[in-house]
Amino acid sequence: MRHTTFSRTPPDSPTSSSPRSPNNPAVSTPSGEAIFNGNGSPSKHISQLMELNCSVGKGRRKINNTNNTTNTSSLLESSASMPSLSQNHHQNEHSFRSKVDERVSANGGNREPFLIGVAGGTASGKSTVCNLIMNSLQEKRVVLLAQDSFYRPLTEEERRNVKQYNFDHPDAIEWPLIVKTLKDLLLRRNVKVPVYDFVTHSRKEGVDINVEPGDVIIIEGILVLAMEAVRDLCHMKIFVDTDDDLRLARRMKRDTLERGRQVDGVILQYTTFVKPMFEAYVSPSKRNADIIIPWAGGQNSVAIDLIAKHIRTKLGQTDLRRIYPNLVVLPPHFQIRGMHTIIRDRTVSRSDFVFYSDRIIRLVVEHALGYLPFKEHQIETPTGETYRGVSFYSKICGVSMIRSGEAMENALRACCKGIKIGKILVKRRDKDGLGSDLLRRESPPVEEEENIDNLDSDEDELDASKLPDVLYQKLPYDISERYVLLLDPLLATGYSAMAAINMLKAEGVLEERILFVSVIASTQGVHQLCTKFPRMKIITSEVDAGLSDDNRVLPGVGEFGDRYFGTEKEDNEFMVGSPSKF
Ligand SMILES: Nc1ncnc2c1ncn2[C@@H]1O[C@H](COP(=O)(O)OP(=O)(O)O)[C@@H](O)[C@H]1O
Ligand SMILES: Nc1ccn([C@@H]2O[C@H](COP(=O)(O)O)[C@@H](O)[C@H]2O)c(=O)n1
Repeated sequence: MRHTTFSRTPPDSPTSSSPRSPNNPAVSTPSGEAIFNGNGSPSKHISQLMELNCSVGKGRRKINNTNNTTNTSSLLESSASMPSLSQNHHQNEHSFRSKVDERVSANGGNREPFLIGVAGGTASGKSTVCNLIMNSLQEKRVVLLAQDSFYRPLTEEERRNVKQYNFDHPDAIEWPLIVKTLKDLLLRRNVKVPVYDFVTHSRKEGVDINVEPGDVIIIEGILVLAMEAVRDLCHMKIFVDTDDDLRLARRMKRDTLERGRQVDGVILQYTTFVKPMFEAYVSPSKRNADIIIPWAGGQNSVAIDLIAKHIRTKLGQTDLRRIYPNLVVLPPHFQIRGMHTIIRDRTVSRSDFVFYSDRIIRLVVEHALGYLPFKEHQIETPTGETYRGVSFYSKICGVSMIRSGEAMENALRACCKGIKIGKILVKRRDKDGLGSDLLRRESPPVEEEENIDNLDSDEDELDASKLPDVLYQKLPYDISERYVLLLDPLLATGYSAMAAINMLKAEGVLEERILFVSVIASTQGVHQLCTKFPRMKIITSEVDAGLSDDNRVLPGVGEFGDRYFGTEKEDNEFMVGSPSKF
């Protein structure tokens, strides 16, 4: 596809009134044909935009590196030859983020759009990847921008010597305009995007495209991860990685078939500019990516699926946190996602399960400790100087929910030397009131995370007598004076946790002094606890969409305690292989 700026609106969203606003729910193929995602008529706007952006002139091929040498140092940061953007960049970035926060709260919590930067060499498959991501996010409004739309118009002289023009050098692009456009979209403002004419090497006058903001914004282009100013705005950075020979072959095919270019010209441009610039700028920017997608053979649908899920989770979790200020979810980095991928895998060995669970637990426990009150505490350093620091303000203790909560005790001990840890055993009941390994209780159906606004707490008002019984407790004698980290790796229905919290409160612990710490929390459990105990905090590493009929967290991790302590049954459906090996 030749670069196109367009957006896709979910079927129920209002469409733009602008004749140029491409808001039809259409997507485009890599070859630039508009295709349609099942709900009817072809998108005229998309086709129109394709036409505007796809026309590439014939004469512009051979160019050498006599131009494009100014100003780059102020724009780039990627290798030794690329100093950082500017002294003020980080300050500007900070004040921009504050503006976004203000804007988000002024919008009644309407979250900041999710910005993805997609880089990779020429013809690596960036546009193809972007289209696949757009396709996977059918229900979201997605805006796709291309770096190519922001090519700087050539001067008369540059136009006369166009064969010597280096289109792969950063100076060929008007980066300040890209940054402004992205910032405006992040602030949910409409933007105008230039239409680049590949024939005249200039912008088409008076035909800028009006683009409305979206839930997800994608910017793709060879240099987007090489540019610090763009990169720093991105919530997710993707590098499409394709073998050089394959890229040359794809570019050759594309440029000769779609851009009317000659084979010799393509090769000359490639060897003179494209390849050296790739090595200088594009390839080094790979190290800035959160995710690298190998794009040589086939369409790597696993990667696309992972990315789409991650975006959905990110947007969904933001929603939950917006509703419940007492919910804290660890920042959804790929590192956390990667560790969850391991522990949630039913085939993982027990040693890996324990290793990666321990790492996640350590992270959530550390994070939870950050929510304890601190008081000012000055000390003297070995240099004789004063360090104005802090120390814990109040006594703390842990309480683990027997038995899986015990898997979290080591991490707490590792963080807080000598910490007292109490225990609570809650008897789980099945839905008929009979004893069972699992708490089973009818619960309202759980919607997708995006629809959690629909959950109505009154509908599910819980009768305290239905809570499971606390069978055993052993708590520090002075627990009422302490902050309590209540440890349970899985929050499912929330009823066991509620029984434990009620018990702690009955022992005199103030609700605002309880921090419920888990590895995974279900939306349902979050809803229950956050509603019933609004002054308590929940700290978790991921929120899962729901519960099965028998109240297992979905997609979940199975029976955490059994997997951690190696006590799963032979035929346990959540574990295959031979755990006894470990
Ligand atoms: N996985 C793939 N297998 C084969 N051809 C592909 C694949 N991905 C992309 N292409 C083709 O390679 C060319 C370049 O892809 P495109 O997505 O436009 O790359 P970019 O946006 O990085 O320049 C297009 O002709 C496209 O059809
Ligand atoms: N007038 C132009 C502008 C750009 N190019 C080439 O496009 C490449 C970037 O686009 P991809 O889709 O391939 O990433 C870049 O390598 C430029 O050489 C051009 O040929 N003419």
